[in-house]
Amino acid sequence: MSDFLKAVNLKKRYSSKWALRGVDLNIEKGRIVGLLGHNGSGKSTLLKIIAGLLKPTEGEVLIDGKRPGLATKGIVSFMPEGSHLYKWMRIKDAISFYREMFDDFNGDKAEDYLKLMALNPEDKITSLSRGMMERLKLLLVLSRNAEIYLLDEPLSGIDPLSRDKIITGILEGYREGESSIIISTHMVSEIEKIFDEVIFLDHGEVMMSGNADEMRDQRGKSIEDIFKEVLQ
Ligand SMILES: Nc1ncnc2c1ncn2[C@@H]1O[C@H](COP(=O)(O)OP(=O)(O)OP(=O)(O)O)[C@@H](O)[C@H]1O
Repeated sequence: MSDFLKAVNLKKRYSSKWALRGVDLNIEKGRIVGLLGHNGSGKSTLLKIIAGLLKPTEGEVLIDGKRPGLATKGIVSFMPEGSHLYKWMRIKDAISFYREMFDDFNGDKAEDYLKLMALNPEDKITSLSRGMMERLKLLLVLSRNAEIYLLDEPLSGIDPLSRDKIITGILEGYREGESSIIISTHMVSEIEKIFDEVIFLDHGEVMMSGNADEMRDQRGKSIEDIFKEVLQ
């Protein structure tokens, strides 16, 4: 299968600081990829470049042969870290907002996610707990029929109940063979079972990458233990 997402010698500098120092990536369609690294390793920067929100300083990203930007807006669905929703909204307003914004937004999928994520459309955004907020963000992003989903730290600060709902939600939203998902996290043990591939990022460089099952077999360890070993 050919690479759907490709990054070649990707570098990003913020004033004098290099956040990415030459990242190469090859991701096929239909894979769930764990982008693993400690705080500040460059995960968000990499996802924002793929989403077309940041320009690389050097190198390039190609998604289905296209550079990130307007041409890929309908292919890429990005869930940023933190909140990006207006405070005046109720959950139903956020859903309408996404429906207006994205042609590929699937209202039926959003209805299913409301139930799965145990969210009430009448609830105000400002009344949501952190876990509920993350579940709403996931609902919005996964309700699009995109070809690549970028989830930045979806498990950060989430209690075990919400965590399970989020992992189930990711698996439900994943269209096998048709879409890819990249999930950045440093909470590896909770989610490693769903990864097909993993990429270990450290100080803006890929320290190791490959098929998750092969890595476990070769090293006789969980991805979490390999993470601890590789990214001391
Ligand atoms: N807008 C910015 N201006 C200056 N430096 C930045 C900016 N954004 C990120 N950085 C720096 O770039 C490096 C990579 O940051 P990035 O947010 O990509 O890492 P991360 O792995 O996503 O971290 P976290 O897990 O904490 O979200 C860090 O050293 C960070 O301080």
